[in-house]
Amino acid sequence: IVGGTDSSPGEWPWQVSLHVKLSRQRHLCGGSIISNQWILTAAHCVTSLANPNSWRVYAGILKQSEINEDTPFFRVEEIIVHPQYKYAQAGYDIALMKLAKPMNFTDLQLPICLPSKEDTNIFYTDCWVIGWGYRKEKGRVQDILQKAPIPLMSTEECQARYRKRRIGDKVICAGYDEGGRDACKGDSGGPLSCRHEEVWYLVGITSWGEGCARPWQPGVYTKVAEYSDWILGKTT
Ligand SMILES: COC(=O)Nc1ccc(-c2nc(CNC(=O)CCc3cc(Cl)ccc3N3C=NNN3)[nH]c2Cl)cc1
Repeated sequence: IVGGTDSSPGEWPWQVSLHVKLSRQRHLCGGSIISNQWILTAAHCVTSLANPNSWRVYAGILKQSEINEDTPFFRVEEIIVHPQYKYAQAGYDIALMKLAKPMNFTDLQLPICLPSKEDTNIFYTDCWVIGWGYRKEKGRVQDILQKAPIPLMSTEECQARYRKRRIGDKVICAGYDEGGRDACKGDSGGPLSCRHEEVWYLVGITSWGEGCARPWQPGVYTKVAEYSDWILGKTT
């Protein structure tokens, strides 16, 4: 996250850190708890490593330094990538991870609400992007989970800023024309969380952008409300 600040314990209990363990282990992406057995993340996170056994899901943590060989994690039983996904900029950047065992909810690990598919016209005014990603384009993964408030942008405004791209209605853009606050490398797969009438909704999944926090280059997020049927069809 560029231009963010440290989160507090339990502030974002739906945020998880997705690690890959091959010879070494490292944080690869963010993800969101949407039920006691399902994590929602970005397809581009998992296509590089489709083998569920390589993944470790860490929930209820604030700092990456809390993670060591004794830290409990959830194993992944199944990974479901959206069938129309090709690459992030073309959309459908959404994937589900089924945990091998259902998690117990605690104050530090809780699900976030999915927006209903009709809600595409709620105008969210209190949205935040969170993650352990870089604070600048040539940076490194951060220890403490970062948060930044980011205003949503209309599809028309977003298309005007990305003239060489096709910005469809299944993505949502968020950012500042002056730049300065944005997601960055290592944040993808994580939530764009918006609070509406005291309830938090998973409005977006961090997907792509032209650089990090550059002026006139907003972040592009998978619009979760457009995938309600797909998510419910796969998880129920
Ligand atoms: C020790 O462990 C490690 O070092 N782990 C580690 C893990 C992951 C990565 C990594 N992840 C990605 C995937 N893309 C993103 O995360 C954000 C994309 C994005 C989304 C929005 Cl909305 C806005 C802007 C951008 N944007 C553009 N340019 N940069 N960011 N790229 C790389 Cl590199 C690097 C290191």
